Amino acid sequence: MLKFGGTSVGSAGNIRKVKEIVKSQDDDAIVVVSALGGITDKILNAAKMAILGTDYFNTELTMIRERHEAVVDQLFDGERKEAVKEQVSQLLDELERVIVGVSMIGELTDKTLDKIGGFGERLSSYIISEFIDDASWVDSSKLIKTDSAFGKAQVNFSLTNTLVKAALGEFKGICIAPGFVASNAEGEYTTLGRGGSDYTAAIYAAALDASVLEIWTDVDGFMTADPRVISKAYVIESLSYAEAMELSHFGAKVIYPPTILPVYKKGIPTYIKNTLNPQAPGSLITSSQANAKDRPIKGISSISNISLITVQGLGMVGVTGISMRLFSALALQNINVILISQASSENSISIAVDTGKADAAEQAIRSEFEREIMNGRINKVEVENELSIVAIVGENMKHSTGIAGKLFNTIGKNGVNIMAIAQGASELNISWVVKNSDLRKTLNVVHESFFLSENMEVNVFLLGMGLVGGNLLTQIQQQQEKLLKEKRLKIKLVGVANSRKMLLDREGIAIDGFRDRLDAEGQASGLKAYKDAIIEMNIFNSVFVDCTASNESPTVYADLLNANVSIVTANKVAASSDYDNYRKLKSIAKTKGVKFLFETNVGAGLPIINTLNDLVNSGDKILKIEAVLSGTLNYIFNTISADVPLSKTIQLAKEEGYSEPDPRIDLSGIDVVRKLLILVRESGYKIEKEDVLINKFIPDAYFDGSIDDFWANISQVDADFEQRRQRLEAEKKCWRFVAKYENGQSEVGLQEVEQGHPFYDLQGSNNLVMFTSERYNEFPMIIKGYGAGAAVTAAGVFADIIRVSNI
Ligand SMILES: NC(=O)c1ccc[n+]([C@@H]2O[C@H](COP(=O)([O-])OP(=O)(O)OC[C@H]3O[C@@H](n4cnc5c(N)ncnc54)[C@H](O)[C@@H]3O)[C@@H](O)[C@H]2O)c1
Ligand SMILES: N[C@@H](CCO)C(=O)O
Repeated sequence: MLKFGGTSVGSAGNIRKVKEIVKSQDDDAIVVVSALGGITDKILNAAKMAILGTDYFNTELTMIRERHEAVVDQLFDGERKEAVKEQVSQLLDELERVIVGVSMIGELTDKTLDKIGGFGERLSSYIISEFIDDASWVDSSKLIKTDSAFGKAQVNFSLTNTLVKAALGEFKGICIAPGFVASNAEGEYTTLGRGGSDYTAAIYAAALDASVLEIWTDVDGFMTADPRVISKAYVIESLSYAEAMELSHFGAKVIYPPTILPVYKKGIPTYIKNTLNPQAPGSLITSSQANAKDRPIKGISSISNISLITVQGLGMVGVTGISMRLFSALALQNINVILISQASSENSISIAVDTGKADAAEQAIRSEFEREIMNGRINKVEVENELSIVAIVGENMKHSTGIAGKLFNTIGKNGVNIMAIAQGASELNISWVVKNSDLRKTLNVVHESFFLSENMEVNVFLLGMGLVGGNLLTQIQQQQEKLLKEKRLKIKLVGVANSRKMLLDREGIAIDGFRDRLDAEGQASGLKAYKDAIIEMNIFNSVFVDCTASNESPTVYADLLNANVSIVTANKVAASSDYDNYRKLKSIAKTKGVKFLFETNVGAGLPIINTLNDLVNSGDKILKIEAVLSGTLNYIFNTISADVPLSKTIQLAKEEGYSEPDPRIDLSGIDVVRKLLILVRESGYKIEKEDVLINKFIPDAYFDGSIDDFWANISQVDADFEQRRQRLEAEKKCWRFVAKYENGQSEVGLQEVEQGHPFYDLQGSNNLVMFTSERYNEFPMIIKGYGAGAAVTAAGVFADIIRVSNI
C-alpha cells in the first residue's frame, strides 16, 4: 500500500519519480494519490468566490485547468495525450458546472463542498493511472462508505472493509486510487477530512491486510524537531504508533493523526518516505515496544499562535460540574481545546485554544459562567495571546525519572517563562506553554539538552578584540574541532563588537576573516546598543565575554544576567567595584541559574579563584593572603638593571602584553588593589577599595596628567630608582609588590624581599599566591605561575566559557 501526497504528484517531474518508485515495487500495489499540490485549496476557493458572487472563480478554474493540461502535455505524447486531455477536460467541465451552479443558486452546502472537494484526487489519480503502464484505476468513492455528515463524515468500516476486499482482495498488479473521496449510502460524495488521503491509504491497508503502508511525502521522515528552526534536527528512524500520533498532533505535519488508527489496530508497519529522495531510509512506525536503548524523548513538536484562557476563582474549589460546563460551552461553539491544565487546588483551569477561536471561547465561557462571575465565585477569565505550545514525546519517558526536572531546569536557566504545563499519566508527552517570542530558544535548548542534537552549543558574544580578545578567538579557532569531536561542544561566535562596530549573526560568525566582515557589515556600536541587540536576539546558552578594560562595560552585566546571559570577564572592574554591586551581580547570576565568571581577574590563567571557591565551599576559612599579583610589576622588578632603567622596563612590560592598556593602572597599585579586593571577597569577607592601604612607589604627580605626559616624564624617576636598586643588590635583596590580607587588614606595597623568601625567586611576570587557612595552616597553599600575558589570559577566559557549558 503506497500513498503519494500533493507535492509528490505536484508536477510532471515528480509524477515521473512516483512512477519510478511504483514500478520498482516487487509486490502488487495499491497506490493512493492526493490532488496535485495546492489544487484542492484552489477548488474550494473557486467555490467560495462563486458564492460571494465574484467572477474570480473563473480565474481560479482557468488556473486549475491550465495546471492539469500542462502536466498532461509534459507526460504524454500524440494521440494518448489528446485522449487523456479529453477525459481531464470532461472532469473539469463537470467541476465547472457545479461551481457555476453554486454561483447561480448562491448556495454552497457542505454536501456540495464534498462533491467538489474530491475533484483534485479524481483528476490526479486518473492522470497517474494513465501514465503508469498497465496500471488500473479504482474509484475510492465507491468503496469507502461513510455516513452522511458532509464535511466530517465517519467511515462505516464493516461495509467499507467488505467492499474493499471484494474489489481488491484478489487484485494483482498496480492499481491507482484517489484519496480523500468517499460516499454515503445514497452514493453521494463525502470526504474524509483534512489530510484524508493518508486515511484512505490506511483504510485500504487495514482492509486488505497490506504487508506495509508507505506514506510518500516531501520530507525524509519524522524529524526530531522542525528543521526550519533546528538545523541539527534529524530523521527519527523508528517510532511507535503512539509516538507518531503525538508528534503529528503537535505540529509535525508529516502524517494525518487519524490515519494511524486503522494501521495501528492491524499492526501494519508504516514507512514515511521522501519521493524526492527515495534512497533515504525514512521513518518506520511500528507497534514494537520502545527500545530501551532509545533516547527518552523521540521528538519535539510545537504549535504557535495559540491563546491561553485561564478561569480562576475560589468559588470553583470543590464544586462539581465546573469542568463539564466549561468544556461543553466550548464544544457547543466547535472550539477545539489543545491543552488543559488544572492545579489540584481546583482554583484555576487553563486551556489553550487556537488564537482564531480565543474571542469566541472567552465569550462562551463568560456567558456560561455569567452568574458565577457576577457573584464573585469566578473572579478572572483571562486571555493571553501570542503563545506557543511545545511538547516532547517519547515512550521511554515512562518511568524514567529526572526528565521533567531536566527539562524545566534547562528551560528556566535560559530565562524562558513557562505559563502552563500538562502531562498525561501515560508519560508519553509533556506539553507546556511559552511566549511565541521564546519558542525558537525553547526548541533549541530542549533539542540540545536531551542529546537530540549531536552537540551542545555555547553562543558567544565577544566585546573587545585587543590582545586578550584576539588571542581568545585564535584559541577558539584552533580548539573548535577538537571540542566538537571529543566533548561534543560547539563554541559558536554569534556576536563581536569593538568600540565602533558590532556584528551579530545567529547562524554564527566564522572566525576567519571576521574583522573584515565586522568592517563591511557591522552596525554602529555602543554598549547599550550591543546589550539590547543581545537581549533582543534571545538566543539559548549564551555568554557575554568582556575582554575590554572599559569602566563602562560592567554597567551592562546586570541587564544581561537578568536576561539569562552568562558573563565571562577578563575585566576586573565589576568584581572590584562597590561591594554591593559585586554581590548584586553574583546574586542575579545565582537566581537566574547562569554564570558570572572572572577567573582571569587574578593571576590571569592561574586557577586561583576556583581554588579559593573550592576551599571556602568545603568549609575552610581563609586566615591570611600574601601574594604577588602584578605580572607587570614583577616583570619590571625582575628586568630592572644597570642597563635597563625603570622607565624602559615599563615600556617592555607593555610591549610584552603584561600591562593594562593604561600601565598607570599597574604602576599606581590599582590593579593589585582590585585583585586583592576580589580575593578577599571571594574568601567571604566584605571589603571596599578604600579599606586597602596603598603604599605607592611612584609619586602621584606622574599619574595625574595624560598618558602622553606620563610617558614623557616617567624617565625622571630612573636615577633615583637606580640608586635604590644598587643598594638592594648589595644587600642581596629584591623588590616585590606584595598584597596582603590578615585579620581584616589589607594593604599593598613595595617590599624588599630577602633570599629564601617564597617571593624571592619569582621570575619574569610570574604571580604567586599563598593562602593560609584553617586547613592549610603550618604550610600555606601556594599557587604560582605566569600571572599576565595575552595567551594565558585568553586561555583562562576560554576555560570559563567552557565552564558555562557545564561539560
Ligand atoms: N593582558 C593580560 O595579561 C591580562 C590578564 C588578565 C586580565 N586582563 C584584562 O583583560 C582585559 C583586556 O586586556 P588587553 O590586554 O586585551 O587589552 P587591549 O587594550 O589589548 O584590548 C582591549 C580592547 O577592548 C576595546 N575596548 C575598550 N573599550 C571598549 C568598549 N567600551 N567597547 C568595545 N570595545 C572596547 C579596545 O579598543 C581594545 O581593542 C583588561 O580588562 C585586562 O585587565 C589582561
Ligand atoms: N596588568 C595585569 C594583567 C594581569 O591581570 C598584570 O600585569 O598583572
